[in-house]
Amino acid sequence: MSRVSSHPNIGTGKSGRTIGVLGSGDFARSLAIRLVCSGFKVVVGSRNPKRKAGLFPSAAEVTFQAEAVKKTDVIFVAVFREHYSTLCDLADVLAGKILVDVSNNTEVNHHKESNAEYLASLFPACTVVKGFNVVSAWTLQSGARDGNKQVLICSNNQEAKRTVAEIAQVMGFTPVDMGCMSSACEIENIPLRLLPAWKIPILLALGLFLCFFTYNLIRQVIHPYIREQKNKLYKIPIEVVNTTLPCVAYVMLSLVYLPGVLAACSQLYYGTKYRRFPDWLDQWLQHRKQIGLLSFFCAALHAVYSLCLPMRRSHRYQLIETAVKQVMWKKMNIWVEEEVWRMEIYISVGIIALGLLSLLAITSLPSIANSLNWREFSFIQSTLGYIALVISTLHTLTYGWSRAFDENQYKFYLPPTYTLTLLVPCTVILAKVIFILPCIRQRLLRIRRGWEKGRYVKFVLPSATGEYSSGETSSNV
Ligand SMILES: Cc1cc2nc3c(=O)[nH]c(=O)nc-3n(C[C@H](O)[C@H](O)[C@H](O)COP(=O)(O)OP(=O)(O)OC[C@H]3O[C@@H](n4cnc5c(N)ncnc54)[C@H](O)[C@@H]3O)c2cc1C
Ligand SMILES: NC(=O)C1=CN([C@@H]2O[C@H](COP(=O)(O)OP(=O)(O)OC[C@H]3O[C@@H](n4cnc5c(N)ncnc54)[C@H](OP(=O)(O)O)[C@@H]3O)[C@@H](O)[C@H]2O)C=CC1
Ligand code: HEM
Ligand SMILES: [Cu+2]
Ligand SMILES: [Fe+3]
Repeated sequence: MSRVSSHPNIGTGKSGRTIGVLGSGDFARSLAIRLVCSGFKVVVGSRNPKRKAGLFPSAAEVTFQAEAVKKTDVIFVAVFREHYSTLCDLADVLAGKILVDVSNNTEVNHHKESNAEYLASLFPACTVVKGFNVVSAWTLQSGARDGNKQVLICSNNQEAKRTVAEIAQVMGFTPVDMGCMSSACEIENIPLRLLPAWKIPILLALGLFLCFFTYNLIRQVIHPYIREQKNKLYKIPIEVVNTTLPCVAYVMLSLVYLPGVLAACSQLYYGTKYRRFPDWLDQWLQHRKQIGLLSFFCAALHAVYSLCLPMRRSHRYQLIETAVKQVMWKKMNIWVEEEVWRMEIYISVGIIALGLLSLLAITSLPSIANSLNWREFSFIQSTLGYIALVISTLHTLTYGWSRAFDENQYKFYLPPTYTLTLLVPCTVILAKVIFILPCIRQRLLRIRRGWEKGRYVKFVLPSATGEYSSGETSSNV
């Protein structure tokens, strides 16, 4: 391999080690290539070495399983769990060696015990280490530059774990110690998880989307059909979606800041910060990032949809129709100053809100978040986030204007959609304004520094017996 010579670990001493690989599949091949590139000697054990040798780099030795195992102390078992039992013939030659279990499952908790624990039970004379299953064959081959850099490792034997961690490090990965063998199950489930932190926020977004979509469909499509027999189905792909998306974005944005308000209310009410929040509030606080990013996603789509509103054919027909009517009715001046200003303002304000949200989204990238200190991060996330919420509210209010008071806007007695979205955001903003009032603010700040209602912080001198008198008092300072 051409990269061998440029590898920094060549000649460090560790690299002279011989590593065994059982199996000759995709994973075994990528692993062998990576090991060779990192300066290790590699022996591959296959049931059919003659046929498989051509698939491996020439620096790797491909031989029979038993031959390969004899030449090394560390063996990667790149074979599926189902075939572990076929390796039992090798038990004698494997005795005393380190077996690295790299296997994955196809389903979460498919088997009672983890694959690694199963392997350990088949080879009681070996030391089993779980690891490398979280990197794909592809990542191995392209090196640690692309894809996941972390390799999670666990074992009951510290020595063996350290050996495997060192190998991972020389290969360019970051080993992460996950403790003893009982973690294997958890490690094996990691590659099977699908966006765990996103599940609830995505369901929330879909739920809101569905509710608002149905509401808008009734108002914009079903109402004209029932009342006037007019077919307005063409509105579904853009107009209905573009009334739904901004509502989802706006409500989700307020749901990012609502749990902070509830947390503060709870702290004020109980007069302490040492009381645990209920589980649902804890969960909610932890999902704010994902909820916020989904809100940003919907808002960005809304902006693009809004930009295409005037480029549609239906819009052009409507323009011409209005122009013709104008000519027929000999009406010259249709300019309404108020309408002009309303639109100029709500579009401009919408753009600013989206700009601020983009800033929040950018700072949530780990590399950027890491380059900010705590104060900078919380200024952008908390202060600018609230400003974005206020500006989005202005956008929605200037867009809605007096429509809420116009009888013609009520379809089947259903008010315009924007009025429904205002409730939560306005409550959040109002609560925040109250929390900024000096007296409340002082109290919150005190509570967050550890002050507790009804508990006096007394500094008690040691009594004559040499013990501190306890009781109702506590010292949290
Ligand atoms: C586009 C976008 C991207 C976002 N990206 C991120 C991101 O990368 N990371 C992120 O964290 N948020 C992110 N958010 C969510 C949000 O901006 C932040 O969580 C923000 O700091 C919330 O501000 P806050 O003032 O409401 O809450 P906070 O400043 O967190 O404080 C609110 C109250 O809750 C209490 N509190 C907060 N968390 C806890 C807790 N875990 N346990 C106990 N008490 C608690 C505080 O003491 C305080 O009383 C993002 C939002 C958007 C819209
Ligand atoms: N592919 C990937 O990206 C990843 C794979 N893994 C894990 O690595 C292991 C191997 O996966 P992968 O390389 O993709 O699978 P493959 O099917 O490509 O390779 C499996 C290899 O096992 C060997 N083997 C040994 N005994 C048997 C037997 N009795 N029956 C069939 N084959 C046997 C075969 O080699 P021979 O014929 O030479 O003996 C075969 O090449 C699995 O446990 C998998 O979960 C983990 C992370 C990622
Ligand atoms: C570049 C940025 C933006 C532009 C150009 C824009 C444009 C528009 C337009 C044209 C409308 C009217 C849609 C219609 O006629 O049906 C609208 C409505 C709305 N916008 Fe925006 N917007 C932007 C950003 C945002 C942001 C960031 C939010 C909130 C997070 C938001 C929330 C809303 C809401 C709630 C409505 C009312 C929807 C309704 O009930 O019909 N917008 N916006
Ligand atoms: Cu388990
Ligand atoms: Fe199975």
